[in-house]
Amino acid sequence: MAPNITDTKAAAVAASTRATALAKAASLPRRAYVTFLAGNGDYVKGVVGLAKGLRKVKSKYPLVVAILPDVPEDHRKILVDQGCIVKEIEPVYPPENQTQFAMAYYVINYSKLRIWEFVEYSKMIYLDGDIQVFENIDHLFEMEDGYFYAVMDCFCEKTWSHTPQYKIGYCQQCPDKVQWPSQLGPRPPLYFNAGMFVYEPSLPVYDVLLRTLKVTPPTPFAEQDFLNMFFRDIYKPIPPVYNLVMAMLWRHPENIELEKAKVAHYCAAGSKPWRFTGKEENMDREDIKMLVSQWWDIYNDESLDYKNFVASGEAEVDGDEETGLQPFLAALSEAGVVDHYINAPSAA
Ligand SMILES: O=c1ccn([C@@H]2O[C@H](COP(=O)(O)OP(=O)(O)O)[C@@H](O)[C@H]2O)c(=O)[nH]1
Ligand SMILES: OC[C@H]1O[C@H](O[C@@H]2[C@@H](O)[C@H](O)[C@@H](O)[C@H](O)[C@@H]2O)[C@H](O)[C@@H](O)[C@H]1O
Ligand SMILES: [Mn+2]
Repeated sequence: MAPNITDTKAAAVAASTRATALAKAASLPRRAYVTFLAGNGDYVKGVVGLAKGLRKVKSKYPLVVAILPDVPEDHRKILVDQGCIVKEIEPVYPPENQTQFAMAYYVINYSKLRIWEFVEYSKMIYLDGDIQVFENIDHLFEMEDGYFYAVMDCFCEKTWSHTPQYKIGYCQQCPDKVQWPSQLGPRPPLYFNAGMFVYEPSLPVYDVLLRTLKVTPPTPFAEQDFLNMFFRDIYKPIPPVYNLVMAMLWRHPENIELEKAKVAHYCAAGSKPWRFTGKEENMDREDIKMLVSQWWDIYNDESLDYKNFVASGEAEVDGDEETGLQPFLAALSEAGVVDHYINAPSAA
């Protein structure tokens, strides 16, 4: 029996709708948050907390987790079950037998550089696994392309004791407190904390990054020093509310409005919430204990678990971006299913 006009018309409309959706999806500025996970230790808790925090603030974009091969299968499953897009990367090592110049703990962080290879995304916001997002920061994706956005770091902690600025008590957070002596040459350029930054993945940049690394001796803060050198000319500081480096609370309280902080970075020694004892220096502070407690409130909130969040209908899909469905779509597209599914002629 010849299909009637109505069936043919409906099929044509459905096919063109799907084609439009696919074209729209393909043309959408692909954006995502990205973090980095190495080892089989407890940093996976940090990443789960981050995934739940981004959901709590109703971010429109998924969280990609760049994992090293040593991340165990059960941790990978935890991340997928939390709606993360898990991508395995190969480690990046600085030049052979020179790693003693970087603080051993940080050498693994050179592997973060692999995220420049994620060119299926046009723009990404990198967040350390020891970061929590307390207010929506999706608007940072709208910032002008072509720059590297990050928050300025502080040089006052003991971890900086190897540097001339620490030795003379200079910090970029209060540049007039101690004048930079001309005999030390030009004042150091603005220096960012590499626990959070807005960047654009790019294969050409990725290629130059890795080639440059091969001829760059490691330094104490490893990839953070390297990124500061590499992006020095396009680095644009953004306000500290986007990356509250914990030490700022006691080193430069005059530069901080804690109640306005949108992003907290638990980078001070002893401040990692999932292993917090409160015994290390400054960890008995009320503001630190409050921030740690806020991290645990999110981590323990079962309504923010991916399965419950989607089931509750919270993961709405709006005109421009799928929220919550992107990980599903991304997984399907990686499996080559979405294209088939959307392109397949309608059975109707
Ligand atoms: O054993 C480790 C050490 C580091 N990281 C990742 O590397 C980031 C940078 O390390 P960390 O945050 O400890 O450095 P800090 O900001 O405290 O200097 C972490 O946030 C994690 O995302 C990890 O996954 N496992
Ligand atoms: O590998 C170097 C790391 O350097 C940075 O951490 C430092 C920095 O914040 C110092 O200013 C603090 O004094 C220190 O405690 C803290 O570890 C980044 O947060 C981290 O992601 C990573 O790039
Ligand atoms: Mn960190």
